Amino acid sequence: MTLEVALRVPRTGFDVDVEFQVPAGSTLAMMGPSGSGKSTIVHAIAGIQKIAAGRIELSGTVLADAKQHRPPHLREVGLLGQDPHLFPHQDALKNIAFGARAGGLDKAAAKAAAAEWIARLGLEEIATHRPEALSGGQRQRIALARALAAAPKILLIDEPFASLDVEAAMDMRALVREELERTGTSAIVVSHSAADALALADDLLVLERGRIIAQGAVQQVFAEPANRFVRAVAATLPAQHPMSIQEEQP
Ligand SMILES: Nc1ncnc2c1ncn2[C@@H]1O[C@H](COP(=O)(O)OP(=O)(O)OP(=O)(O)O)[C@@H](O)[C@H]1O
Repeated sequence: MTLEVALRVPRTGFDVDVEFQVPAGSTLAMMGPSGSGKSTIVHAIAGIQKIAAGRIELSGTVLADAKQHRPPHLREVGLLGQDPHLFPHQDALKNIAFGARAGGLDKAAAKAAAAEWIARLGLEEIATHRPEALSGGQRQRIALARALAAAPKILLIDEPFASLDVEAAMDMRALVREELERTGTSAIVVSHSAADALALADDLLVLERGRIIAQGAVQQVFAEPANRFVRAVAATLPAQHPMSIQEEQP
């Protein structure tokens, strides 16, 4: 289930030009200043952005190269963004069942799978509620279940915790980690938070103006910051964290 990415996408002022792999079952965190190309890469893997050159391959299947562009729904790639984009007129259970149907289950099996997800996430009380009646954290949980119910080979997670309060974000991070491990799903997590990278990812890739400027095991990248951006991100870790970098006292 390894994801192999080599791509070039022209943007205004520079090209996003990167090459990296996500080994089966592992999670890669992607960081970089605003506008450095993170969403461009995630969208290219999901199939909502065409690439000008390169090749994206998942478990030996070519998803895109300069000539082919496999449509998003045939890629077995899941996407979980900051906005959960749940279907507003469907209740929580039906939203999850939609994911299971997309993953190939028939109607009855999808309904049963959705009920299982609801039970596992402890959301029985809100199973028949529509998204408008749910909290931000509950919506994110339903969106996670809907994405994973489709059994994607890789889940692309784009800043899903940014709109949650600190406690809800912490709970959601723990749940994402648990469910990725349980289902053996690979993932890419785009985040501005060092805490997300350390909690969720094995490896970290740092971008600047479309290029990779640092890449390696998360702890290693933070321990030897390649530039001011990485140093600043590492400095956001709580002081008691073993990877924390403290400002030198004058
Ligand atoms: N459709 C487009 N055509 C050309 N350039 C674009 C397009 N969309 C975005 N860009 C530019 O491409 C660059 C990369 O944008 P991208 O959204 O991938 O960055 P990002 O790292 O995800 O940023 P953020 O953290 O703010 O979401 C930016 O300079 C942006 O202005």
